[in-house]
This record gives sequence, structure tokens and C-alpha cells, in this order.
Amino acid sequence: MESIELQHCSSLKTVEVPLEASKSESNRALIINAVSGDKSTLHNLSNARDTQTMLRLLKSDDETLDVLDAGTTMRFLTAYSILGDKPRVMTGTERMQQRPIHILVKSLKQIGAKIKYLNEEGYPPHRIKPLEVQKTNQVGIKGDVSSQFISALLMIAPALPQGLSLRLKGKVGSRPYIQMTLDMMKLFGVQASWTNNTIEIEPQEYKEYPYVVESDWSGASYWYSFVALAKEAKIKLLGLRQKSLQGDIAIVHIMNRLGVMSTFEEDGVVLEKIPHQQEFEYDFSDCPDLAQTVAVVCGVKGIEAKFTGLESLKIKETDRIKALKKELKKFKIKLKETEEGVYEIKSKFQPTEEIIEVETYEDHRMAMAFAPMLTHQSIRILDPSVVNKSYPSFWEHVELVTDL
Ligand SMILES: O=C(O)C1=C[C@@H](OP(=O)(O)O)[C@@H](O)[C@H](O)C1
Ligand SMILES: C=C(OP(=O)(O)O)C(=O)O
Repeated sequence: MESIELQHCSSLKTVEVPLEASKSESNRALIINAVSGDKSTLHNLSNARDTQTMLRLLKSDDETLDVLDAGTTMRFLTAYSILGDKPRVMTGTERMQQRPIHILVKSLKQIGAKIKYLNEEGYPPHRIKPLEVQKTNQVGIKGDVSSQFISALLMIAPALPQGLSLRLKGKVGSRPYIQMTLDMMKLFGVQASWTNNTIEIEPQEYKEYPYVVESDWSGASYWYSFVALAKEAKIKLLGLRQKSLQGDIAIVHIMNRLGVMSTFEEDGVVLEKIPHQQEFEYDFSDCPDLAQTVAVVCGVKGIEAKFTGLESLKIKETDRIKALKKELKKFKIKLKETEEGVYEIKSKFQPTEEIIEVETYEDHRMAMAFAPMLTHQSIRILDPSVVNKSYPSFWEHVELVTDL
């Protein structure tokens, strides 16, 4: 298997990192624009594979749409397909065929869509027929598995003959992603109301809007980690705004406690080192994609940490809890579930002269979360091209800050 060796490098160069654009914003803008009949010109779409796949599939006339490993592409296109004029088969990688879709499919069926599983009940691949008659606009949906199901339904709601009244049931995870969906829909001229646990959208038309995608705050989190862990570092991240639609801007406050100060400027944010706390507790329900990054930072710095809200990590690109446990252990960092849903990090990490090999489990965030370890220890990352899913220029940017 291909790998990349990262030489130990404790101090980082003072540079500007351009970042990729957000794949979450890009994929929403693409679906909204497609529902509107391509009224708008979208700017700064992401080079992420997940977005490039969405672009390609939206233009495709093929019956079968293969999303590869892109969760949002799978979920958003599944809902979008009921608005189409021909049947579609949605499929993806082996892992994608293990990631649940039943909650979304159940809701689409309630609305009146005809969907059939082609393999295992509840999982892709599945075949979707265009909606003929809307049976109801009253739909209840569980919120604790993936917010992507909810975003997928919301974006097609204005184009449904009766609109949609979506009642969110139980705990709602990744809530800022739902808010991002509604905020973007509003920019494209669609009104929605979110009262208590019900989101209501009347039938209406999306308007033209020249959307500019912001840089990716999830991608930014790795640079916060680099700065937190390096002996000396000052990095400017370009294209980020203090008022963002992305919930992963939470990294600003998290890292303020873990040793990184953020100063916003007109064209981005400057990261500088500051003292950090010795103990850290955090609920990642709103920002699950930050958990791996923060786990590595706490482990390397020997910060006693307690994490909750990690439920969705098991059904992402890999079982991220399992993967994290296994790889952190190689650095004498222990991630342990002490009571249901509560994970503690205890570290005996000491840098060594050897090169430690990190497996990535087809998960871009495993590669990127462990890369900042190079500030303490030489490492070898297996299958480095996994980063292409969300951040294809990641290794080029690592080269900018280190002497790779
Ligand atoms: O809507 C989105 O753009 C996303 C929502 C989150 O997924 P879940 O809602 O499944 O937690 C997040 O982990 C994913 O990277 C992107
Ligand atoms: C979970 C992720 O993506 P998705 O669910 O869209 O595959 C991610 O990017 O970390």
C-alpha cells in the first residue's frame, strides 16, 4: 500500500494556507441549484471528491448513480431523485453499502415515493422511482442517526406539491448542519419555520443567488491541531469568516482552550499559540467531524479529556471509535468508554526515535487528524490519498508548513 513518511518537525514555518472550499456547503448549493432548474452561478465550489462526484452525477443520464464514499452525495441525491423523471439506482463503495439510509427512505416512502432495496434492507443500493402523487406533507423523522437525512428532505421540500412539515423525533445530532441547510435555502429565497421540533416549508420556488462557498472549517481544524502541537507556529488560514454557516467553526472555541488563539482578518484567520488547559470536557454532538482531531491533540499534550456525543462516529467512513482506539494506542494514548457514551483519554505518550505507522481505514479524517503528530514524532501514514474525499491539496499544504 502506498504511504507518506512525515519527518519529525517541531517548529513550523509561518505561512498562509489557502484551504479547500467546504464540501458541505458545495453539495447543498449544487442540490438547491438543481432543484431550482440551475438558475444560479455557484462560485468557489470545492475540489473535494465528494463535490466533484455530486457535480458529475447531477449531469449524468445513467440509471445507476455511484456516489463512491460520499455520504451527503448519497443522501441528498436519494431525496432529489424522487423529483426526477426516470428511475434511479443509488449505490456506492462497500462501506457506503453499510451506512444506513432506511430513515430517509422511510420518510420518502411516507411522502409517496416508491423505493426498493436491491441488496440488504435499509442499506444502499436502492432503486427510486419518481414521485407520482404526494400522499402527505406530515413526516416524522428520527434525528439521532444522521442529520443528512433531514437536510436531504428539507432541500427538496419547496418543490413538493404540498411542501413538508417535518417533525424531528428524539435527540438531534449534527444540528448545525440542519441550520446550515435552512440558512442556505433562505439565501436562495426559500422561507422555512423551525419551531420546537417541527420544520415547516410551504411549496415555493428557489430564486437565483450567486453563492460563494466559504473555505472549509472542518479542513481548518487540522491546522489548529498543527499550531496547538508545534513548538513554534503561526499560520494564516485563508477564506474563513467569523460569521460562518458551518458548525465546525466550533474549533475556534475548542482550540482556544487547547492552546490556539484565533484573530480574524478580512481574508482569513491567524492562528497563534497560547497556554492551554490541563483538563478538557466536550460534547461533540454538534460537530462530530472534529472529534478525531481533538482526540489527537489531547493525547499528545497529555490533557485529561472527557468526550461525549460520539454516537454517530461508528457509522461514518469507518467505525471512527474503533479506528481511533487502535491508532492512538500505538502512541500509548488510551481512548476508553468509561460509562455509556462517555469516552476518556489518558495518555502516556512520549516521542520516540522510531517511525510509527498510522493506518487510515479509508477515512480521510484519520489521515489528517494524525498528520500533526509529526510535530513530535516521525510517522508514516498509509493510503495518504484518502484525503481526496474532502481535502485533495492537504499534503501540498503540509509541505508548505514543514520541510517535507
Ligand atoms: O450535512 C453534512 O454536510 C454533514 C453532516 C454530518 O453528518 P451526520 O449528520 O451524519 O452526522 C457530517 O459528519 C458530515 O461530514 C457532513
Ligand atoms: C462523515 C463525513 O462525510 P459523509 O458522511 O458525507 O461521507 C466526513 O466528511 O467526515
